[in-house]
Amino acid sequence: MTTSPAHHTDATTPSGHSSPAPPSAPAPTTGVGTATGPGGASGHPGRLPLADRADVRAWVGAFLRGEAARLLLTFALFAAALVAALVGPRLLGHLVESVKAGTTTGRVDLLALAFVAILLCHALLARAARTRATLLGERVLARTRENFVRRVLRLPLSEVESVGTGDLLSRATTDADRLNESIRQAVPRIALAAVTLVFTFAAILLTSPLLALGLLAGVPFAVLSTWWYRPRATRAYERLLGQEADVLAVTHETARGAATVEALGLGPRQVRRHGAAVDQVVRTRQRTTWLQTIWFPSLDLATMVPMALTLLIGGLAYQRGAVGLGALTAVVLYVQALGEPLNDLLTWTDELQIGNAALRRILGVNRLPREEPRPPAATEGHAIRLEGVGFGYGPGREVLSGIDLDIAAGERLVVVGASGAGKSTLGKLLAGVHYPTRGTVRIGGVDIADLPVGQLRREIVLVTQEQHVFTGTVRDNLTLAREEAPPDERLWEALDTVLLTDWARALPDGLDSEIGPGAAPVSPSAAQQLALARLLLSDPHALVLDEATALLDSTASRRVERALAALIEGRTVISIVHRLDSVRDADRIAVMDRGRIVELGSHDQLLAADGAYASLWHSWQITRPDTPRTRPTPDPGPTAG
Ligand SMILES: Nc1ncnc2c1ncn2[C@@H]1O[C@H](COP(=O)(O)OP(=O)(O)OP(=O)(O)O)[C@@H](O)[C@H]1O
Repeated sequence: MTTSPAHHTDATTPSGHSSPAPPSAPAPTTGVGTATGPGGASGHPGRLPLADRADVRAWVGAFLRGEAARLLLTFALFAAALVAALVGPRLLGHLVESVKAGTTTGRVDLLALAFVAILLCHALLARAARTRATLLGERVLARTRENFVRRVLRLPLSEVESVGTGDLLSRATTDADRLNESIRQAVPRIALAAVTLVFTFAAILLTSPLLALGLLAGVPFAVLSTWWYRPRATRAYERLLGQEADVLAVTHETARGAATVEALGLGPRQVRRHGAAVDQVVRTRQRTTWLQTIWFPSLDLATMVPMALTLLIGGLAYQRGAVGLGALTAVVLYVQALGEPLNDLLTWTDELQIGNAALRRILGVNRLPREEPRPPAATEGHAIRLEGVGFGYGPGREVLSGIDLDIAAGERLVVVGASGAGKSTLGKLLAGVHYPTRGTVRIGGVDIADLPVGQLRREIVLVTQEQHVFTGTVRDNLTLAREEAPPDERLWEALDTVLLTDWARALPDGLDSEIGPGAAPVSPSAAQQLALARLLLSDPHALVLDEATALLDSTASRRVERALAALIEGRTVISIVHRLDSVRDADRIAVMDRGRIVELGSHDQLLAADGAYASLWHSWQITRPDTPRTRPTPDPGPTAG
């Protein structure tokens, strides 16, 4: 995979400080959606990188620095709640001592009242502390999510294509949820449990240093088992999250490419792939459960043994008069109180490990190159020139080689060739989705790798058969590609050109009607037409049409083709086609075979040459449908479907 020289990696922190680069749009292919077809890039699933420990440490450091005041306040509230909780047993101890010594009922009442007041105090402080911790967690998480989305939007499209969307999706959804769980729940619970344990131990130490000794017996069990468990669990959890991403990737790919899956009968294959991905998850889950079956009992021993020892020592010491009944009562209550925080510590430390693995995945996108803003370049005209272009999706195998091609401004070029010949790849190189591994693609004399994204998008846009309706109003959907919103008349004009006026007028609020997922549904052809209207408004000089109507039924595709015919007026058009029924209208036809352009010329010239094109043409004459479609002229546009 290649990336532009203007790409580099950055770091994002939970405080929202990322490297100072203005957000730039992704690669210029969004005219009618991205170029990843069903089973395309995701058919070669890759994984995004993981952040390393240093990245996670930097993130945690930035979190601690950025939220120091809020953190301190939260911990102070937790500590105050704890002190209140620890005073309770001491008061009960006093009560027992006083009753034994024969105190007045007034004093017993007073102590009981103080006990209730302390309990109330504890409840209020604990509630305030938890609320603070939750708010803090939500703040950090919201910023981390925002940074993630901002960062992903600045990935070169070729990167997104090469990993597929499953891995990205799972990082943005399931991994973010896991991190959320960790920050909101695990961090405060662990902090609370750890502080409770320290305070309780200190209280036991203050009450009776002798009885505190017994508790130390648990330390070796806890340290040894955790030392064994941690690295194994970390690895297993990282594997688990990656495998869960694979499951999501297959699900996503199947849902996105549902039409292709159905058309080609790929259902059983997708079910098998999904099953295999789920099996991996199950196996890793079994592994993590097995690790827990060793760790948890060891930790139970680490808590039970010292508790039993303390009670034993306590009983003996009381018999010998080394501790009083009050101190023994308090210590028994303290030891009992150790159970819950210890349990919390175990469970939530494990949850924190999952959060850590999720964080490494979320921060991993920072390791990828990003689109850097480039200075505007002075182009001369809009001619396109490919010189010695070669390209491979991975090392070792070139899918395009030795391509030299000049496309004049305003020319209509049709690209034909067998499946896998490299037509779509050529289209992506022309539109700057990928950069050539060898040679150059120039527009107006400037290498497209040197053109800023905005400028490149005004020069050339790739139009594929996929389209996307963004959740929002019709106006939002039309003006996405524009920095300044054009006046309403321009929007209506564009809708008129793509034959969508009636559709838009039928919506309840015209241009302000909400459409897209969850709002008014948009048919595939209307979505395509809407995308074409967006393109009209962004007004690029050249269009690469890659089978733009292939997935639509014939009535819908005719409407889209008419809209396309209006769109291509006055622009340079490179059409990638399978059906040859309108190729003769093109200025020139390029025939591709195994990554090369083997013939180039007008329909008549190529027929006269009697080569690859002539035989394609003759076989098309035999196999084409009896009733060729009516189409507006001139329209060398996508004719498939
Ligand atoms: N994302 C990708 N990763 C790896 N290889 C790819 C990718 N996309 C395409 N290829 C390979 O590159 C070669 C050219 O594919 P391309 O899609 O450009 O051909 P095409 O002529 O457009 O085919 P079709 O008419 O079937 O769409 C094929 O061998 C294909 O398997």
